[in-house]
Amino acid sequence: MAKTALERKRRVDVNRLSVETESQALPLLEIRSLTTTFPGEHRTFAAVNDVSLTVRAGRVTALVGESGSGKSATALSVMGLIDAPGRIEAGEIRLGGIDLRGLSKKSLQASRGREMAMIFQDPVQALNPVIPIGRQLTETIRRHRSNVKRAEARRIAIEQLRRAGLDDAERLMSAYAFELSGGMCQRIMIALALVSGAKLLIADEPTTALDVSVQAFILRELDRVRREDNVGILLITHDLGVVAELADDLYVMRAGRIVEYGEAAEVFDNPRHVYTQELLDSRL
Ligand SMILES: Nc1ncnc2c1ncn2[C@@H]1O[C@H](COP(=O)(O)OP(=O)(O)OP(=O)(O)O)[C@@H](O)[C@H]1O
Ligand code: NI
Repeated sequence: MAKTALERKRRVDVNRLSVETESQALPLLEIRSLTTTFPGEHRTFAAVNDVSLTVRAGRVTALVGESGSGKSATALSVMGLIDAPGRIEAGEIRLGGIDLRGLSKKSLQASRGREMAMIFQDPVQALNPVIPIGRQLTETIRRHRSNVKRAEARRIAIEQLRRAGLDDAERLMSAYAFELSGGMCQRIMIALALVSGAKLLIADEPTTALDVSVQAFILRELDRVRREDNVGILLITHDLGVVAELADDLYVMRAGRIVEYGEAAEVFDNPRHVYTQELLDSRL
């Protein structure tokens, strides 16, 4: 696994010589000293504690760490989806240079649709219960590409559902989320995120609870949008095989803090923090 990552790194180093990839390396998402708290029984508890993290365009940044370390809370903070009484207490979250914390609720919502999309651990959160699947897809496609006609958007939507392993795509277009299984909702959510045209994609355990062929599809698609659309991806995962395969950069989180970060290949080959070594050894 480490070898694959190392080979990737070499390829990336060679690419850096070209001007094109120079622009890919621009910081897309910059999190600085983010602290997000939830009220505890005795005192507030910092699920995210002074976290700084950068996601670059055209690169996959993996965030790993044991269960409860604050990975999802970090992602939800970026998306503006921390619900009260939880709150962002301090820090900056910049997307394309714009401070998301300074945006109104409305602007943040618009940005969530257009510039950043998230594949959730729990697909039920992502799909609108009162709008048919097909309309959610076609509206997302047309919001992103204004010159696409309705029929063309429908064609793209059906194709994307098929690619996500949903054979009965035509029928699914008129279905509602509650009529479908969790696994189907998960695949639809991924299709939705991939057609959104977002520059930042946050994928929180995108392949958990899916069968192997769909897992492979998702990883291929993440790799494709990274390469072809220059999308920056924040990938939260327990699967170190996936990290070795896909990640350019790697952050290791523990108890709300980043304990180690660097180029993925480097961290794999030379983990500095004892917790990272344990994580690599245990293949959590
Ligand atoms: N809405 C909430 N209210 C109270 N505590 C919360 C809430 N959401 C998360 N937490 C707490 O914050 C901490 C971090 O949770 P988080 O979901 O970010 O972990 P994680 O790293 O994503 O774990 P996993 O790998 O299991 O998904 C945990 O201790 C969790 O119990
Ligand atoms: Ni999580």
